[in-house]
Amino acid sequence: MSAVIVEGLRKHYGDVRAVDGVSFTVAEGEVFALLGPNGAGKTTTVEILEGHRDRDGGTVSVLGLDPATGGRAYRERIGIVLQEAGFEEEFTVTELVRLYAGFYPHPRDPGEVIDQVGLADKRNARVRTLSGGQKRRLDLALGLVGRPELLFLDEPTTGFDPSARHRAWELIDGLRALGTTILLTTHYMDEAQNLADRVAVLRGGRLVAIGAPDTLGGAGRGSVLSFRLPEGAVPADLPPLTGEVEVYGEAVAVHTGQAARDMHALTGWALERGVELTSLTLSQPSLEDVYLDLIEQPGPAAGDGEPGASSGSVIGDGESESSPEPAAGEEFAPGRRS
Ligand SMILES: Nc1ncnc2c1ncn2[C@@H]1O[C@H](COP(=O)(O)OP(=O)(O)OP(=O)(O)O)[C@@H](O)[C@H]1O
Repeated sequence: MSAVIVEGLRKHYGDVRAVDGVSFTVAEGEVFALLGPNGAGKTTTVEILEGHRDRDGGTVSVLGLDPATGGRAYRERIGIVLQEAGFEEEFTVTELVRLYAGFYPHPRDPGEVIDQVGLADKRNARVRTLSGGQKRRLDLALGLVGRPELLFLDEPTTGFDPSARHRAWELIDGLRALGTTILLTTHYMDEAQNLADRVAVLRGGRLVAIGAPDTLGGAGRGSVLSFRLPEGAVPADLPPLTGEVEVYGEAVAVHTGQAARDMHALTGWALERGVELTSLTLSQPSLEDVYLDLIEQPGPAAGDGEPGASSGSVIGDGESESSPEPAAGEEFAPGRRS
C-alpha cells in the first residue's frame, strides 16, 4: 500500500513554478529521497505533504489523508525534522523532548530518544548552548519522539560531523526496520545511496527521474571496463567489442551495455595471446555521476522538451503527471536493499 500518493502537484509563487506537475508514490515502509539542486522544489513539495503549505493544483494523499485538511489527527501520525527549526532556547534538551512527547498519543520514551541521537551527555544542557550539529540531532529527536508512521527529514545530516552522520544513518536504518516510512531530502549522494530504497530527482519543479539509487537512469547507462594494454599490443589488436573504446596511452576504457560479452571477448583474447590484462575492472556510474548528468542535461526545466535520455526511469517532459508509478521492475519491496 502507498503511504504517499502525489499526482500532478503544482505550486506557483508569482511567476516561479516551484512545483510544476509532480507525481510519485511512496510505499509503506519505504525510505524515499528527493534530490535536486537548490531551488528545485524539494522543500516546497515536502512542506505541502506535511500540511504546512497550500498547493495550487494536483492531489495529495498521505497516510490516506489530505494534509491540507487532515488537522491534528494527521499531525499526530507524522514526524517532521526541518532544516532550521526554531527552538525555545532556554529549555534543556530533556525538557524540550518531553514537551514534544506530550503532543502525541503514543510517544517514545524521551530519554531513549535522546540516547539514540547521541545527546545523552547533553540531556541537561540548555538548547542555546548546543553546537549546530547537536541542535540538528535535537531536531531529529523531536521528529522521532511522537513515534511517527511517516517521518519527513529535510536535509537531516547537514552540519553533522562524519561520525554523527553515520550514527544518524544507523538510526534511520533502525526506523526503517521498525516499518517507519521516511521521506527525506538531501544534497549528499552518498546519503541517498546508503539510505534510500528509491530516489526521485527534481529539477526546475519537475520530476526528471525516479528509481532505485543503483539503477537510476536505467540500465542503458551501461558499465565501464577498464584495463591496461598488454605490453607490445596496440589498440588495433583488441578483439571486436560491442562497447565504445577509449584509449589514453596504455589505459583503455570500454563503455559498454554488454559487459559480460565484452569481458568474455577480452579475457578470451588475453588468454589466447598468453598475456595479462592488468588493472582489469568493471565499474558502474555512481549515483553522483548519474545525478549530475540528469541535472545538467537540457530538459524540461530549460523549456526545451525531452530531457534527452531514453531509459525507463528517466521521465520525459510532462510524463510525470500521467505516470506516477515507477517504471516496471522498480516496485518497492521492503527489505530489498542489499
Ligand atoms: N515563500 C516563497 N516565496 C516565493 N518563492 C519561493 C518561496 N519558497 C520557495 N520559493 C521559490 O520556489 C523555488 C523552489 O524552492 P524550494 O525551497 O522548494 O527548493 P529546494 O529544492 O528545497 O531548494 P534547496 O535545496 O535550496 O533547499 C525556488 O525558486 C524558490 O526561490
